[in-house]
Amino acid sequence: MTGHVDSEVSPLRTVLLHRPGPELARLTPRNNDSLLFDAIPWVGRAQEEHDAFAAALRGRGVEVLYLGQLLAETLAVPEARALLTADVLDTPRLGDTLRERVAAHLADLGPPELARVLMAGLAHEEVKPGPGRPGGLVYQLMDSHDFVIDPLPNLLFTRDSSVWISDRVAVTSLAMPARRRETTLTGAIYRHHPRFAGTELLYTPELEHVEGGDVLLLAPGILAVGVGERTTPAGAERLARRVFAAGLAHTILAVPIAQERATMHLDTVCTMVDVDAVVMYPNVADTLRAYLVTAGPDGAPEAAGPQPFLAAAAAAMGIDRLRVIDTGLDPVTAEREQWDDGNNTLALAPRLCVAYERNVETNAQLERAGIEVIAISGSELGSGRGGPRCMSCPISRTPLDATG
Ligand SMILES: NC(=O)NCCC[C@H](N)C(=O)O
Repeated sequence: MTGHVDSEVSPLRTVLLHRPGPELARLTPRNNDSLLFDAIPWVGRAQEEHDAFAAALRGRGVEVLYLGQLLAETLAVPEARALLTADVLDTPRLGDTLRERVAAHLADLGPPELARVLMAGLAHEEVKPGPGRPGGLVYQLMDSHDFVIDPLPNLLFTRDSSVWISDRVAVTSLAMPARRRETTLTGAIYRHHPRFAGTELLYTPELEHVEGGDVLLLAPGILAVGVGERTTPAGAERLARRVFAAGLAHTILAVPIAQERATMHLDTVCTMVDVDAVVMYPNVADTLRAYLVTAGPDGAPEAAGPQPFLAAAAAAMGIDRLRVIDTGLDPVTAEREQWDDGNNTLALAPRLCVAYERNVETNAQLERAGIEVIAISGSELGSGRGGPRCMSCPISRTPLDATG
């Protein structure tokens, strides 16, 4: 079995991360908004912070896989290389002459260099036309800093571009144009990397929008799916249909969330830290609603509700109540710490999570509630608006009933 994840808090065995690299160096004050960053990160410090995050995971026995390395290995497979190369060339923006020129440039690259270009993009000034290698009109009219291939700085947030549900992986359908190409990379890795041979894809990028940050595995067979800026109602329905057809879950809570940047995914307001506990933004705890989605007689998803999210989740999970640990004590602190991903914890096991150290109040609340917090710094990493959960895609967790 290549991967298996049955809940948010089962002991984490293998995780997919992306060590940020030259794609972050592409961010400027002119493009950071469209590339979904709120500031210009200091790349070297972001890498140090990320290395510390990875070390903290390894220190707890977690196997860390890196997307960049898997991609380079995947590009050694001719079919994957052909597919990913064709994908970046397939844009009307290039025109025929420049397309041929860029194709020749990419053909000269070995797998690690090509992986780097697919992640960091390619700027006009990095494509050198020459005798017999013209750039053409398009090349001449471009600014030297324009991108011939757009960079993918949000690869850092591996949570969103794929999500494992039981032993299948959903390669998601990302909503924002700046992120769409990410899933061509994750899709190629899962299809062609030998490590994932035999893995069945539960979802593919051409389907309705679903992002991994919206998918919470509340317990085996029970999912919560945020519906908002990134995951559409149609995406939630399609995922439900596929999950039911594959027998991976029997209940899905579809949870509408405000279509705002601060709440772009469900995991920005709520993550699980124990089998019966969440850390949650208090400003939404009482207002969040859920539609209960189950399979009708013909297998098609049927929705009932809405009802209060916390009560619906507890009922679906067969527990009296879902304990709620607040982000901060007062509304202003809560708002600040929610913005800085205080709710976005990564559970390594029940009552053990990774969180940004800056969210002092929230982390103290977690500790008071008996949750051990491994605090990491994220001053640079957080500039893309994502915390430890966003930066990690669990591939394998030990099922809770196997842990004794
Ligand atoms: N699950 C998450 O909340 N991921 C964070 C994604 C941040 C990224 N800059 C984005 O806007 O998509």
